[in-house]
Amino acid sequence: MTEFTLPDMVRRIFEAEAIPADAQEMLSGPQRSLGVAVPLRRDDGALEVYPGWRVVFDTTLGPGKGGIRFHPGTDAGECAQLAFWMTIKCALMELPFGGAKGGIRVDPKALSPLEVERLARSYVRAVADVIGPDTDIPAPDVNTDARVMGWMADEFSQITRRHQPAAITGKPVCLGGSEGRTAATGQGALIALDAWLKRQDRRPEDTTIAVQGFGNAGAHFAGLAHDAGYRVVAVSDSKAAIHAAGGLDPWRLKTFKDEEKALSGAVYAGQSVKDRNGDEEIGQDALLALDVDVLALAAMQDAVTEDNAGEIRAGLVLEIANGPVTPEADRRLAEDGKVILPDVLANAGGVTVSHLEWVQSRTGDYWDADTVRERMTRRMEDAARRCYEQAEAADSTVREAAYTLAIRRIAEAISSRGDRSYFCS
Ligand SMILES: NC(=O)C1=CN([C@@H]2O[C@H](COP(=O)(O)OP(=O)(O)OC[C@H]3O[C@@H](n4cnc5c(N)ncnc54)[C@H](O)[C@@H]3O)[C@@H](O)[C@H]2O)C=CC1
Ligand SMILES: O=C(O)CCC(=O)C(=O)O
Repeated sequence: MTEFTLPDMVRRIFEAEAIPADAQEMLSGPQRSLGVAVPLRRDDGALEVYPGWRVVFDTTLGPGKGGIRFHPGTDAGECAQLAFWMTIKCALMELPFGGAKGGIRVDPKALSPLEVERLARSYVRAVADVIGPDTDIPAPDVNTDARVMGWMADEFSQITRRHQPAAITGKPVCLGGSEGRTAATGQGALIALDAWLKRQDRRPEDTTIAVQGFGNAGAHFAGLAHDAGYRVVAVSDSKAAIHAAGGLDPWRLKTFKDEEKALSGAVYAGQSVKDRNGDEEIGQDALLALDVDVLALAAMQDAVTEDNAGEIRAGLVLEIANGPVTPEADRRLAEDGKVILPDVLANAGGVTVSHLEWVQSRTGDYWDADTVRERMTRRMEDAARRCYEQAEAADSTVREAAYTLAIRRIAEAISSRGDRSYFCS
């Protein structure tokens, strides 16, 4: 099992910022880690029980907030790590939320759609006592989407015998979800990238991008980047990578992937040789080493490690996934002069629109797509500016800058709460 350990960088920030001992102690580990057994009745009648977790790292700034993933590699330590990153992300974005994350160790691709629905409902029954609009608010993450959130929100309403749309975000719009949540993570990443490049006087038209991970976050990022004039030259999923030096059409590939559930084969699907625009399948590791301006990592954690950091040729790494660069690789990339736009900023568009959804669900006042996009863009641009200015002022990496801003905010709130020798939720 992966154990949660506070990153060395955070300890350095504690020291440099003279963070009070109380705050250091409160942030040293998760506030609550709930392990649950999640029973599933399979279609053939057999009963299987999967391990699941919901971890709340810190609730100083508000209720826990963070996604739920269904993945064979998930465990308590991973959920704690992800909940810590959510704590930093929500503080950096100045949202009224703490950080949480949950998951089930399962391969959902081996389940039928009805089994996935029963599993999602079973998970909610297992964690129902600890989630809610004012305590801990789940959302989508790897292998979960609006449809899964709809089932979860329905199950929670049935258990509590109340309509409680604010208990879960990322729901379908018809169930009180927000316009724009599905594309929000990719869109937010593009805003963070645009803001960085503008400061360097660089233009989208002169910028090439490779995207590892063509799921919800990565595919929307690739499509929106393409629309904004960037040249997206490669994308990959867990089975295949596709490359075209002249530029891909990410929306075409997304349509293919939505229909076929895989990228593999997209190069040849219904296209004449002439229309293929040079598209070719390449090895997934080769994508990471492409000579591009921006490498966007939108799959899983630990994609770039000490072992392959030396092969990265992109000058800028955009962390759309959570934790895709290990701390050792982070150091190596910085030594090589690469810039990393860190996950806690680059993928914060998702939780930012989740916050807007929570506000809408609580008030019953629903906004159109333009209103949501404007509010999210303003918050993302503001956070990006604060991070980039702090990095410049302190001559630090953008990650250190983001963590510094977040930790200052949480520490101030911990102090302001006064003597608190207990955790409230
Ligand atoms: N969905 C959301 O709103 C948010 C997601 N994230 C993070 O973004 C990352 C991706 O999440 P989603 O897009 O939601 O998940 P998803 O399940 O929709 O997509 C993940 C994609 O990564 C691909 N993948 C897995 N291993 C790979 C590998 N070794 N090489 C290339 N591709 C690989 C999968 O095939 C899939 O296409 C995760 O780290 C997640 O925590 C972060 C913030 C919000
Ligand atoms: O939308 C949310 O509440 C959280 C999304 C998430 O899990 C993340 O940002 O990693």
